[in-house]
Amino acid sequence: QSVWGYDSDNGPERWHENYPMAKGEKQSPIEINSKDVQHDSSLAPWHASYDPGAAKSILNNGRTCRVVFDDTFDRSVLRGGPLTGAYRLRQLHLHWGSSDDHGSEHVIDGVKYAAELHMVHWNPKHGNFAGALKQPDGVAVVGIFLKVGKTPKPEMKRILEEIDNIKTKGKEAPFQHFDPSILFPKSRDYWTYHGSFTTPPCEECITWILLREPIEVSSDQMAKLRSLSKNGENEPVNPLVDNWRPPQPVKGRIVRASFK
Ligand SMILES: COc1ccc(N2C[C@H](O)c3cc(S(N)(=O)=O)sc3S2(=O)=O)cc1
Ligand SMILES: [Zn+2]
Repeated sequence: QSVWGYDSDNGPERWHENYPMAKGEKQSPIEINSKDVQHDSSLAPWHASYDPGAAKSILNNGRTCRVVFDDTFDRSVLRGGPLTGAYRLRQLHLHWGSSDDHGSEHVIDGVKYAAELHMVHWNPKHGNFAGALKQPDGVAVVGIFLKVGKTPKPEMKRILEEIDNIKTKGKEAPFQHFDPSILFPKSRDYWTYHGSFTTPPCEECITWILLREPIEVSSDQMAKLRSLSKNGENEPVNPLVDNWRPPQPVKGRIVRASFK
């Protein structure tokens, strides 16, 4: 029984065989069409207050590059926007393509970005992360689109500088004194809708907060991300690229916008 992944034999079209939620009614990602979006003037602004000291390490798990944070207390939290209460930052990771013209999971008016960064938070009112997974308001993910451009955002450098230390699956390196809010674009405008993890087990416990303004990265920075490998050390090289799930059926869900 092959573990899930993004290849033809274990990719998104087959996840439902072991993870039935993958065929659920509220799956992510989705395609967002501005014409179907509803502006909601009651949507509050969102606020992140992150403690740089909460950053712990960066790792390659063979499916993405992930930075993990100490979430044992309300140390780095996200509040406001569509959320009630403070959600604890647990980890951030990325999805990217094999070339600059695709790689994001959510697609905006037909536009696929080169990559999509996810900041994963969970609601401590449900006791622990495992408990939060079972609740519709258990998890909140902030999604930031990465666009290839001429004036790359210097703040991405810190993550990309670590890539050389986590080239292969299972590699982990210390990653401290890092405040991920430096990655946010200028605008706080966002779309929000209710969905799921974009990977197995695909639980439908996520309030998605997708930032409208992409951040810029250089083509070289994207190449750096693509230099990661799915394979472990001393195994045949298998480039870690195209670790994105395609858009799923919207099934009548409403996507709200904080902006007109
Ligand atoms: C047992 O259930 C679990 C549920 C989730 C997880 N995680 C790993 C997942 O790959 C995953 C995918 C996320 S995404 N692309 O933002 O929708 S967030 C996230 S996770 O770090 O929470 C672990 C166990
Ligand atoms: Zn993700």
